[in-house]
Amino acid sequence: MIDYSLLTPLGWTPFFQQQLDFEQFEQNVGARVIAQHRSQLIAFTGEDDVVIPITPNMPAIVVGDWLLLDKDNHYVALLERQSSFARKAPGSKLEKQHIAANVNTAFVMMSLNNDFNLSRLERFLALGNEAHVDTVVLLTKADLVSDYQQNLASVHALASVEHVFVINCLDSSDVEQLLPWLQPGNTAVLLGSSGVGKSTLTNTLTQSFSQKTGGIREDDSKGRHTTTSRALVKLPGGAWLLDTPGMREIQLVDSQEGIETTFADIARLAASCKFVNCSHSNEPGCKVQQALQDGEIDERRLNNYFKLLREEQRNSATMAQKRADDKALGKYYKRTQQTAKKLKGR
Ligand SMILES: Nc1nc2c(ncn2[C@@H]2O[C@H](COP(=O)(O)OP(=O)(O)OP(=O)(O)O)[C@@H](O)[C@H]2O)c(=O)[nH]1
Ligand SMILES: [Zn+2]
Repeated sequence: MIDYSLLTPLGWTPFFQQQLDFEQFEQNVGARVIAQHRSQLIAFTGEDDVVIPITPNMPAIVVGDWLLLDKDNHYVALLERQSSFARKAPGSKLEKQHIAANVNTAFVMMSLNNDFNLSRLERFLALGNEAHVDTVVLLTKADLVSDYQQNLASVHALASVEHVFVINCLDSSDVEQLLPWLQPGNTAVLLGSSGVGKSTLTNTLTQSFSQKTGGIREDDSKGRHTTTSRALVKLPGGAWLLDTPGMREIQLVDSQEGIETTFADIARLAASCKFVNCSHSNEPGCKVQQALQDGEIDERRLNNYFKLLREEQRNSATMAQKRADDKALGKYYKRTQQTAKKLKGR
């Protein structure tokens, strides 16, 4: 039976509750996926860690997902996600890869020193907006720079950025400003490129809390034991921090909505151009070019908007093509097999 007192601290909400019918409510238990390995998942019921072998008939499940289990802790169903992070699979693979589910807040991190780069920040914001999570910008390493006012102002000037904090990741009183987003049951993720301070902030947030607690042993294919730590870490205040390496290398895919939200100011202008199919380069009546000339929008930001849209379209198109190719290839094999059978039957 679903036990709210166990699940609410893990992030269970009416959104998940309403997906159950009476029988499921009575007969199943809920569990949240806290770690994901090649051949098995680890889910937490609020009382126990449960090892769930991954079988071919299960849908793709990621860290943060909610599962229903039967009384023997066997997998029954995956619940619909409230939010979901996806990216283009790294390397040359043409696949969309889900990374994490049911996150409430993304802390988008950027350091104030030489690595400060608004276009990179916009890319991570688009990812967060696409996933339908609250985004909070953290400008880190404030202690290493003498004057950050201009950089801070340039972040405040970005449309769609609501919350910005300037922090030293090593300073717990700075980090305390984030507590409103770290309430019990809330799930947060740290986004940002290498070196911005994700591990440092994680350590400050967890203080003496060891990430290794609850390490799970998994047999690898060679029969060796590999100890892996949780990807979903409970913070002392009761929030959950998702720690997955997949959040570092980001290529956008199927993210048009996230990009439009991040660049809402430009998207709004673009929608009011004279021609519906305006490319916003040199058409008459282009509101985007007009705003650029009037100094209402920034050239860097406009170029980045176009760049991210192009990247998103390219990735989505190649993936759609691959899906179509795979389907066609599948049909071809099926036809060949059928022909072979017929010939055999003669
Ligand atoms: N002075 C200062 N140093 C910081 C701050 N944040 C991070 N650092 C330092 O910057 C270096 C990189 O920080 P990490 O926390 O490892 O960065 P990361 O984002 O986890 O990097 P990856 O693991 O590569 O993704 C470390 O030496 C940290 O001590 C900060 O706010 N102030
Ligand atoms: Zn236009």
